[in-house]
Amino acid sequence: MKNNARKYALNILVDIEKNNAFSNIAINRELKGKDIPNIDRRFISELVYGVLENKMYLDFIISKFSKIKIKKINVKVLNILRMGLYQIIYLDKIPEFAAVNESVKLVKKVDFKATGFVNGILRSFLRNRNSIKVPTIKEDIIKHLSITYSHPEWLVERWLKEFGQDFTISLLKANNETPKLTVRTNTLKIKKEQLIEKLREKDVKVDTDTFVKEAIHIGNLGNIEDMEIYHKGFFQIQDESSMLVAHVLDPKPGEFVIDICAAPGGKTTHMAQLMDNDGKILARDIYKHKLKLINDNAKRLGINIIRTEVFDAEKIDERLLRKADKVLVDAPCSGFGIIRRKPELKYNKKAQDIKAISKLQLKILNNASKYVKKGGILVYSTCTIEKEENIDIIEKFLKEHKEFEMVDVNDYLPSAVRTKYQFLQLYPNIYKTDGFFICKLRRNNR
Ligand SMILES: C[S@@+](CC[C@H](N)C(=O)[O-])C[C@H]1O[C@@H](n2cnc3c(N)ncnc32)[C@H](O)[C@@H]1O
Repeated sequence: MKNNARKYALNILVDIEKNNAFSNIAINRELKGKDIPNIDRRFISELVYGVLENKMYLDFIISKFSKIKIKKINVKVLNILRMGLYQIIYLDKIPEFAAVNESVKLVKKVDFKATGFVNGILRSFLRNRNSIKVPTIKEDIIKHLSITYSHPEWLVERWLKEFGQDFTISLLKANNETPKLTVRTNTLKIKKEQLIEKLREKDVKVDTDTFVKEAIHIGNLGNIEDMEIYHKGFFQIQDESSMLVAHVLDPKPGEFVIDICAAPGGKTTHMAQLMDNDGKILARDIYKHKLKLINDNAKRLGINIIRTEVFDAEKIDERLLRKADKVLVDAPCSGFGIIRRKPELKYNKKAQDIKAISKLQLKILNNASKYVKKGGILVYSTCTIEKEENIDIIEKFLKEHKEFEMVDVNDYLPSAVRTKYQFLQLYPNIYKTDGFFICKLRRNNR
């Protein structure tokens, strides 16, 4: 069965590379509807994320043994090599000869004429692994960190300037760690203790050491589509950092809330839960197909106060001016706070992308602010650690909007994540959560 698993992993990696697909979407696309045992699903996930996390280091090794330049190697063959090396270097449970043999079997099926090439490189590595020398910190700190932790040089350089050496190293390491899987109890349908019991009945490992009260860390979930308790709407998968956003917005039953960038609806449905499914939420996104995800989630979770609508947040909707009690801008961003979950993000972006996206973020925030009524609340959040997309946006916004002021988020946060700042910036290396930014603003009564 495992060799099938390797073939699935290969298809997923090729999809990500060729089509710029997100890892989670590519995995779903490949595995959906297939009868694959959980143990193989875990192995596929381990291979896909392992290769993505360590891609630059693996390519550095391949480049030492290959006469063909990395860019010229067929993408399937390249990913077979990466998977083979990954198993040899990182997976103790796979004997080295098995990693080589299985890679050779796979390449025979996929590109027969490259068999000798793959066999040769993997065996050369086994013979000469001690000869591989990454530049040391003293020789070239940027190259050293870039290759060792597989992050592009521009990003390493940027973070070294922003955060200094020690913090950057711990951040790079944390970005290559496997994140916890966390679910939010849907308190509209079930109490946390009851959900824990139901998860345990299904042999799901449960860890209740969380800082958000409705959160539960879980292990070995398996295929969620097979779980009755998921279909019954007892929980939603969501990282704790993301759960903090709805708590900071603090919506109350009966209020009118607008969620400007809402899909797939993790925060929208959480807000509905905190509102006790009473009031109105207008959930917008620019992509129609993504709104279906919000509707499906809301239905499953037993929520009926959400209305979804396609709307481009770069435009202004005159009908909604000063109408909302609370507005959430969970802005599109570089995603550099969730590299643990989507390692492909670190390879797909450039410094100019951050500049471009920060312009969009400020525009969306400006537009969204117009919907907030007197005394109403505006929350801005992102899943990134880039200052340019976070506090810099808020500072620019507040300069132009004297009618808004910052509200201290600490009053809405669990003690574990309170800081001396009025806004919250989470980092994966500090809190073991996704990197997240949350800032709360209030329109004054003038
Ligand atoms: C960070 S995600 C939102 C995640 C969501 N709030 C949640 O918790 O599940 C940002 C969303 O903004 C949407 N988006 C991007 N550009 C937009 C625009 N101009 N107008 C409206 N939505 C946009 C994206 O499609 C994406 O779904």
